[in-house]
Amino acid sequence: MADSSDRGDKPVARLLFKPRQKAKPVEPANEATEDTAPQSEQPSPEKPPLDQLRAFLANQNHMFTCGGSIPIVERPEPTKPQRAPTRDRLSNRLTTDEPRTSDPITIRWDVADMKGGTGQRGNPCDKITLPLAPGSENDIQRLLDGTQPATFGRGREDVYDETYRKALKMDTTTFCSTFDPYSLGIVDTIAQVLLPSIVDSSTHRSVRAELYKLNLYTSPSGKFKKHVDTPRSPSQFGSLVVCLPLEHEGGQLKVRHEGREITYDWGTSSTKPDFATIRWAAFYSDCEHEILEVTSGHRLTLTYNLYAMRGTGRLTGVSQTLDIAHLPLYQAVSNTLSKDPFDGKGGTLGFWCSHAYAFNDPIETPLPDTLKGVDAVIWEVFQKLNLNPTISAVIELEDEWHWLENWADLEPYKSDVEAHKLWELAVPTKQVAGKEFGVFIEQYYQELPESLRLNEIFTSWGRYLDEKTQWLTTPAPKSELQIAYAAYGNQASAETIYSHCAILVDFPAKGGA
Ligand SMILES: O=C(O)CCC(=O)C(=O)O
Ligand SMILES: [Fe+2]
Repeated sequence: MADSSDRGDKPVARLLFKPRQKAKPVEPANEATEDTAPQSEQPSPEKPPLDQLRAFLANQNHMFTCGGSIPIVERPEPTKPQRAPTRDRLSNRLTTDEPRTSDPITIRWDVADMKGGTGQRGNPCDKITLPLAPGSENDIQRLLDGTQPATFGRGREDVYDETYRKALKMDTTTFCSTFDPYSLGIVDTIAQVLLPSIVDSSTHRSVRAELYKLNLYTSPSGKFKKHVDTPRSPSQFGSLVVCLPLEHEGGQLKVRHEGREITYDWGTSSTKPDFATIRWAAFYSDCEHEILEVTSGHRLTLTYNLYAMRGTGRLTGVSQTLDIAHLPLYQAVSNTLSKDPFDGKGGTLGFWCSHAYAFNDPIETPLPDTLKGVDAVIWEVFQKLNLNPTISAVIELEDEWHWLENWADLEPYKSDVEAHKLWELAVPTKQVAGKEFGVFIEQYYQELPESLRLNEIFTSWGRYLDEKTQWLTTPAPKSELQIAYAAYGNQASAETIYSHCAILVDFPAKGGA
């Protein structure tokens, strides 16, 4: 649950980075410097179109969360057949003209200790139905008795720390409920908003929702401070939270992405006309979120992990409605590229993804299926323009990580030739793009000079992005472990972790340039 930004610093902390102003101990021919040096500093004629595209991208506002509510309606006569479905004349699909409502929700759970007589009539499980019938509010105590303190992930451990998360939980092995996010249309809505299906795309994706936990945040001070959700597998792209009707105040869920924040305030009381309502929110699980303190009552939620799947999954009404060619972003990209921002010399165009992506499995390759928001759109735009985009984890070396800072550092190397060679073999650029996803683990041997060894690691993991690379966006501030290498044979363990990544398009140089 909690992020794990402290991971991975050690193995990559002593990277060789050659500061650019010190990068030329050997005088090369003049023309070679002319080609590359001015590009990053001075305005050049090819920059304005790319700058326009950068500004356009900076203003893209894509959904990172969606939510809704569904009234709970008790059917007066459970045996009475539902109103007969009618046939929609246009779509010829079965439909009802009633708004979507839910039956009351029953939760059943295992009763651990029978001695106290908590189970109903000696049964090994107990149940409640929400909303609670008037006068039966104290029944919630039985549910509380069936819960356990909720832990969360810190670093690589599950910890219980009430100052960070104060909540009670049930695992799916000990409870079940009649709530079904599919039949209520919630999964359809999430698919359309967070993983839209795109006309002509080779990526037909749908959503699978898997029940994860029952959570109870109770007053005083039930809360969960800001965190991102740990992905259970690389295909997990989001989380769904469903709040069932119990009286409470506070406990607002706040979801954030790139400076934007959406608040879901589900506080309610049984005197409100809309008390009998299910409220839900879904969000990309790399988006930071938190639950503010519950100031009275009990906030009861069911949480689901959301996975991207190929095909139509269990969606009821899959329709590929989004035509990329009609989006303004498509027009902006295609206009810019028609002017050849590389002026015939070729280069790489890079888009730092706006979201983080999970990886931990060398076999399962979840991308591009799990691309989120603007990342999915830019990928489809590049595809539509036949630009053959690739998605890579990209390491961005930070300036303070340099090791070979001064030419004088090479003093110990006996000959000038040896020193020059070493200098050239130091990391030539700040960015290395991985060939594929997955944590790359290398044993680190001491026999070779560190520069050679790290170069070997980088080049077997990926490729250096040269300084002609033009970035359309800036990288997200937080980046995570991409490569681990273990000193002295200690194997670093690889777990599911986030990776910031980029979508890259290579433009070959035009003939003779
Ligand atoms: O119960 C909720 O509102 C969400 C809980 C949450 O963020 C989590 O379990 O990771
Ligand atoms: Fe969470």
